[in-house]
Amino acid sequence: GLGLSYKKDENFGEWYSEVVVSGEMIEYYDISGCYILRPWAMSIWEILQTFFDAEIKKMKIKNSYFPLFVSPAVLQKEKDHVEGFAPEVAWVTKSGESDLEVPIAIRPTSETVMYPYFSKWIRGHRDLPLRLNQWCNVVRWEFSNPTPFIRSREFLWQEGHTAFATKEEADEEVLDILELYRRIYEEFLAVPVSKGKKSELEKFAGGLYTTTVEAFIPNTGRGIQGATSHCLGQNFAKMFEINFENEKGEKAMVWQNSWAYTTRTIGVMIMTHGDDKGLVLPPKVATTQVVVIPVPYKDANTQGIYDACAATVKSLNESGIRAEADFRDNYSPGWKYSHWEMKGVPLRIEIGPKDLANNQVRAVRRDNGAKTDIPVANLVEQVKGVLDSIQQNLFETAKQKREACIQVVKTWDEFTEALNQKKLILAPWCDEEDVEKDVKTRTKGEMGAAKTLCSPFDQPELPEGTLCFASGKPAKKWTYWGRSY
Ligand SMILES: O=C1CCCN[C@@H]1CCCn1cnc2cc(F)c(F)cc2c1=O
Ligand SMILES: [Mg+2]
Repeated sequence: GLGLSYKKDENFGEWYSEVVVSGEMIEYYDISGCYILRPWAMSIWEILQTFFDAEIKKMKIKNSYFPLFVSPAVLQKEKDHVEGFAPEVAWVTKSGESDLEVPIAIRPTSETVMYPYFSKWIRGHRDLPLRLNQWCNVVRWEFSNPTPFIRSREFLWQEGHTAFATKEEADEEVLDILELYRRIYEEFLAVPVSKGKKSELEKFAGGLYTTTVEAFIPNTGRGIQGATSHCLGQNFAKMFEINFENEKGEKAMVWQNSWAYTTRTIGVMIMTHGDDKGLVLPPKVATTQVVVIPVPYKDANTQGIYDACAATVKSLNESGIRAEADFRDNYSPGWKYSHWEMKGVPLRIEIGPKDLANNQVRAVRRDNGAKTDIPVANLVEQVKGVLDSIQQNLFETAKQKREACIQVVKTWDEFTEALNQKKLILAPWCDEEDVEKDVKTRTKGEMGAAKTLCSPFDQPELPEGTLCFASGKPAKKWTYWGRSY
């Protein structure tokens, strides 16, 4: 088919909307903010799910499934965390022709669904830790501009909900899960992220503290929350009376966490690696890692070429590489090259008469276009090597791009200048909430206000006497600021 009509560096928004469709990941749907996830996207979700599910099972976390529907009384139980979100809650009000007695909410998240049962199931310290996860969809009827994968009214996620006897256990799990989220981004999606803590203003209001992995999109100069791991403290335990009899026979409230990553991960990967020829998939998450294309020439041993393609696919698949051949005879090799480049397949193998005669294949990398001739004899390990090198190159390139966007600022003028230059800003901050609110007010505009993204765990040196860029008060910590999704 034809190439993209928008260029990534010229019309990022249009480029993104087009590439997710041309790459056959998304089909637009007749209800705004809802998207069809086609197999090319779903298989990426499944690869991430397979990794994460195995990892949480090693941590003795068990999968469960709770109902989609939430009764209003229960949803509104946790006042301060829901009131801000009320406009996003979708409600079922009818069945058939008749109105429901009481409208029923569709889960936007499952704290209020689960925690009445946590209260029922947790009696003594032997019932702890209780650690559940569910893979499901959630609905949030947002009105800000919907974007496939990044912001949709329904999305897939996993949500973990755990309860412990002590804060120490909860604190430890928060970071264990955050490390898994870092691995999802950096080891699978080849997307660099910063681990850090959300400010009091940006954290989950119902919790004690929120940790996050923050990504950054250079093209728009916007930060994006990649995944989140909250310590809820005992707030929900108090509300839902989740108590237990500790070893001293005293009644104590549990300490809880909740954590999630979503299909947003796929959008961040596309935005990071995609180019003007289409998607670019990191091999670790590529549905098809190698596509093998026959290049017959007149009648020169066409069957031999086809057999060589089939044999190549077979030996790659037998070694655990996801390979497939494109034997369709109604498309030219050239058409197939563009098609599989659009779909972001990391490595293409071409086999023509010359390759056949020399007992080799021609490998072409999607990330940098490099072509190498590989002798059939050591096909598998050379292909494995190239795929690893593509994975590494995508990550390093993204890391360098992101680092080039980071601007350290010390004053307000430097801050606003960096913001206008679409930078990811690292600034010393007094850690006072009204200063953070003031920055939001002062930077309001049609591009959206600047906000804190996170305070990185990996804090640079903060010299004595360093002042907050916004208030001039003594700075307490380095914090990432920027516009965000
Ligand atoms: O972010 C997570 C991890 C997984 C479990 N939930 C937490 C906090 C979710 C925060 N949140 C986020 N969005 C919401 C939208 C709503 F419409 C609503 F009623 C409630 C919420 C809401 O509580
Ligand atoms: Mg939201």
